[in-house]
Amino acid sequence: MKCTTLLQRFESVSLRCLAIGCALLLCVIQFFYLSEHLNKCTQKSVTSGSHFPSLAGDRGRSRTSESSAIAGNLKGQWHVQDLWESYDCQKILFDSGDLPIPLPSDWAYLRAAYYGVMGSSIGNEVMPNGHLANIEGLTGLTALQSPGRGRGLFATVAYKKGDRIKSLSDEIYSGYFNTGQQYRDYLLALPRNLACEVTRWSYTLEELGEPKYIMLDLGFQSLTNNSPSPNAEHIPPNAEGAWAESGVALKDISPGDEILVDYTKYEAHAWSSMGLGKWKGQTMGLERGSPQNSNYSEDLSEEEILGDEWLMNDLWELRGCRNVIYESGDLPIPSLSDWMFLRGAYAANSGLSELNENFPDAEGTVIQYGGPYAQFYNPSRYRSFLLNLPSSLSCSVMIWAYTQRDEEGEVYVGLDMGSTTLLNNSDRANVREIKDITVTIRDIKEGGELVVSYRESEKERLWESIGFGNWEQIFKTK
Ligand SMILES: C[S@@+](CC[C@H](N)C(=O)[O-])C[C@H]1O[C@@H](n2cnc3c(N)ncnc32)[C@H](O)[C@@H]1O
Repeated sequence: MKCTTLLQRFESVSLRCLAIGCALLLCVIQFFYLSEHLNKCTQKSVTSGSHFPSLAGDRGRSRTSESSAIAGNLKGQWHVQDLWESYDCQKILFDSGDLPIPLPSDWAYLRAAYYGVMGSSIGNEVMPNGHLANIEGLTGLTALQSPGRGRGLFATVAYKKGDRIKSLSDEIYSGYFNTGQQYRDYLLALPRNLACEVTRWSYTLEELGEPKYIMLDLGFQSLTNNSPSPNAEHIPPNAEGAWAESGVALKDISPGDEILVDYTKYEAHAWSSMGLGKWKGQTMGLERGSPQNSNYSEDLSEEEILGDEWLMNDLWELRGCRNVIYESGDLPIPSLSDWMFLRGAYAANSGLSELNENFPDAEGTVIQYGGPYAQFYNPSRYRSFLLNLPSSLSCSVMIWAYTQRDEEGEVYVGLDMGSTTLLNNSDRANVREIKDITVTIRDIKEGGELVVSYRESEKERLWESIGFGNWEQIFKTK
């Protein structure tokens, strides 16, 4: 071969090698870049959503390795109580604060696991008259925390006595188990927290053409709470197709009311005869003083639950105020009738026929007559005032009220029962409140927000000294 040809070949081979080298390098860089991002994506899909595992995150595994390990202790014909103890369900369900509201995807997970365990055999897959309707979510209802009862279902529209509550009937996905063993298999197929939830969402029936079943609503309907004086009826299916009658309002129900049914109407207490031991399913913990249910709110009044010396935070928790004040979007601006309501309640509470209307002299421009203010020198009076207010108003009052000393140094709880109570706090206050009038201490432009210094109006945080606990600190950090 000629030298020139050799040189040409050499040049073209080196060029090709260089190109291949670059391509390889690019491949390696892209490989690392993509795998890094893929990793982030998979982490996201496992952890997003609620505390239940997402179906995508757990695909291919019937339960988490943690619950598999613990489930290893459950051998043979174990009882529901055995699972409850080895999974530490008491702690998961009752001792760890509010449980999250399950997402539609959580119910989908439960349904998928149900199909997985029960297969598609007729009778287990769909309800007799096809009520495994393909509808996600709820209509006319919503799921919220229900203080003292866990999560519950609440009406978002009004129902008249006798109306059908669509989401309690048509939109139900129900699973049922003919034998105790099927139920055991299902529980073992679930992650630990979900298995615990299912043990208290399930109930037994003696209907459906067969003597005994374990039922589980695989949807939001499982969140319906119990009451001996229910406002709705949730008749489970029977052989005659009682679905049509289920989900009926027994009383007029207003938006915001919790939907409550009487569990005892359908629970057949057949757990033991199905080989699952003594168990109560949904009716668990509904007795007074039961360890699962120290807050049982059925026949205990709020006064009984709280006792006499309750702290501000106790009522805040009991009435679900965190949700009312901080988690339900903008609160409405109170109207004059709301202030009049408060004033009426205060007058009734203090036995006053007339409220204080004395306006002290003040420097500055009087820009607002805040209207009467309340003073509670007696802590029990303030407690009974709050207890007698409607739930959401009491939550607002709790964050509006302040503690102060009068001229004689005596501590009282103060409450402005007019729009000045909406004044926000600032270190650069432009108004000051003197008794029930508000005066300017700086020029305020049109449209400017009036702000006051709370430090000045509440010089000392006195809640603790009058037996209400470290209240300021608590609600502000919530
Ligand atoms: C079918 S579940 C209802 C949904 C449940 N609240 C939740 O958060 O999962 C049944 C359980 O709810 C609770 N429950 C139902 N009604 C109640 C009530 N009136 N007072 C207190 N707890 C109640 C009990 O713990 C019961 O075992």
